[in-house]
This record gives sequence, structure tokens and C-alpha cells, in this order.
Amino acid sequence: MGLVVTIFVNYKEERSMDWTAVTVITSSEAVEAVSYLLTDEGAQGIQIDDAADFAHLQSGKYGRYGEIIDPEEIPHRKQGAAVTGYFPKKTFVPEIVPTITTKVAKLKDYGLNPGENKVSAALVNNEEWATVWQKYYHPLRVTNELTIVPQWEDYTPEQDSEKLLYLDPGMAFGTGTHPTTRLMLQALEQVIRGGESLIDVGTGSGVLSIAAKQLGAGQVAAYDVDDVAVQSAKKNLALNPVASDVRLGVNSLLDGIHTQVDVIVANILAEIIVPLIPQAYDNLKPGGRFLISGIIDDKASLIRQELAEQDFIIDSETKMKDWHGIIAHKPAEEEA
Ligand SMILES: C[S@@+](CC[C@H](N)C(=O)[O-])C[C@H]1O[C@@H](n2cnc3c(N)ncnc32)[C@H](O)[C@@H]1O
Repeated sequence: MGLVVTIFVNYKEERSMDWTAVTVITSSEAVEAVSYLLTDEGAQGIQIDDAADFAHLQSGKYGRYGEIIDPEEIPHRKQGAAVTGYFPKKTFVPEIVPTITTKVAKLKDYGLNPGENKVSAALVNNEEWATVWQKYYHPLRVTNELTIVPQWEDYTPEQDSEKLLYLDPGMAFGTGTHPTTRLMLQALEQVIRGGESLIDVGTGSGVLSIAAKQLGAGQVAAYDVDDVAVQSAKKNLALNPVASDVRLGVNSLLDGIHTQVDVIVANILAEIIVPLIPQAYDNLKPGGRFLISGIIDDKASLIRQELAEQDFIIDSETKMKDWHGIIAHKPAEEEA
């Protein structure tokens, strides 16, 4: 469940600053694209308030997805979404607001509904927003076995089998609450049996690599095209001793990588998954698994088709809200 997901980059370094919060009122389906777009314009942190995140929640302390926040207790949007980017105060807001409005409108060209596309800006002081995200980010049981714990929380597992992932959400994408991340956490739980070699493409906060290690994966390599994400992942890996041997680097997809691993996991937008498919095929052992998410409804058939053209076999497909997660495999020698 992603009640309010706040992603913050270099939060600790920027502690003394004030911020300009630029909020885009948009549709639920465009949340991720708008988040990317704001980050591209220089937002150092993103906050998402999405009505869709609340739609499936049940009242009471422990909902179907293991939420520990009662939706009745918090005021929330009833439709659409507000995505807020936090920009350093020095950002020239009169310039970026129209640029953002234009770019959000263009999401239509990519098949995404821009929604109201109302963009507003406000000055926020640091203490004010710092308490906002701490209020909403609590330990969250994301799968049967995995619980995400904010770094500052003192959490006692409810069951011996629970594996804890410590994260500082004040960093890149990947608080673990987004449906696409949750689909991949569930897929990892299904696929990892112990000792598998794995590559995490677009690691963001490092959440999937940490989860893979917690579930017993062997050698793990994590890449992201964004060096700020890599720095975030580095900090989060350091919070989780089990993941101390994860190899981390800046890399676009699997460009220049020629290896043979058991599992490749990627939670990236569908358009970016398309060129990854042949690279993943080349880098997987026969029988190796390819776990992918970041696939919005409209793009699911495209991805299925591209996987089939590459000879991948789809084992399962799951859906959370508008997002699809796919587990596929490269044919084993006897299947080829
Ligand atoms: C949706 S986030 C996923 C983060 C995390 N793995 C998770 O599941 O929560 C996608 C990540 O992919 C990265 N990314 C986007 N394009 C990429 C590319 N061409 N190569 C590698 N990483 C990329 C982004 O920087 C971002 O950190």
C-alpha cells in the first residue's frame, strides 16, 4: 500500500534549507510518469497522494495487504492524485511551472491520462515537511516474509519468519510501498530458493536487491542509470548487513554486461523494458527467470508480445491496481 510515498534525495545534506513544493494534480495512472518528470526538472524529493492507494484498503488496523495504518484515521484524496516535487528554494519557479504543465499534458502522447493537470507552487519549510513523511512511513509487512522498516523505527517482528528490510525513504524511488515494487517483492519471494545469482536493473533505493539477499540470493549486482539513485542504494545497502556484498554501479539497462545469471529483476516503465528484453535473454542462464514490473495496463500486451518474440516463456502474471508484474523464463536446454 502506498499511502503517501515520500522519496527524498540527499535529505540529510539539505536539512537546513527551505523548499518550493510544486504540486501537480493528475490522474492515478500518471503518478509514476509525473514523479519521473518532476525529478527530471530537478525535484529533490517526491510526495505522492493517490486516491487509488486508498481504494482497496479496509478499515481496521490490519488490512488485506498488511497495512498498519487505518485509512479511516487519515484524511485522503477521494479521486485522482497529487504529486508534489520538492525543489531547492533557488529554483526559478515561474519557469518550471509552465514547463511541467506542458510536459504533463504531453503524457497523452504516451497513452497516459494527464488528469486535471493543475500545477501549483508553495514555499515549505523544512521542519514542516520532515514531520509529514515520518508520520506516514511506518513498518509495513509487504509480503508474507518481508517487512519494510523505516530506518528510525525500533521494530519487533511479529513472527520468527519475518525478514526485515531497513530503508531510509528519504532517498530514491523504492520505499517498497508502490504496487510495482510490491509485485516484484512477491515475485522474488516466489522465485528465490537460495544461492541464485541475480541482477537488479534500475535498483532505485536498492529495495529489491536487499529483499533478494534477505530471501537467500547468492551474488547480486544492482545497476541504475541515475547516480543519485546509486548513492541512495549504497546508503540503504549499508543499513542491511545481509546485503553488504551487493555489487552496485551506474549503468543503463544491461549495456556492456555479458554474464549468465539465474534471475534478472527490473521494475522500470514498459517502454524501457522493451530494449531490456533481448539483453536479459542474453544474460540469463537457460531456465533463468526474468521478473518485470512497471507495466501499466495498456502496455501489458506489448510486453507479452516482446517476451514471446524473444522466446521467453511467461510463467505467471499478477496485477496490483493498474500495474502488472510478470515472471518469465528463458527456455531450459531441454525446452529449447
Ligand atoms: C520505478 S523505479 C524502481 C526502483 C526499485 N527497483 C523498486 O522496485 O522500487 C525505476 C528505476 O529505474 C531507473 N532507470 C530508469 N531508466 C533506466 C535505465 N535505462 N537503466 C537503468 N536504470 C534505469 C530509475 O533511475 C529508477 O531508479
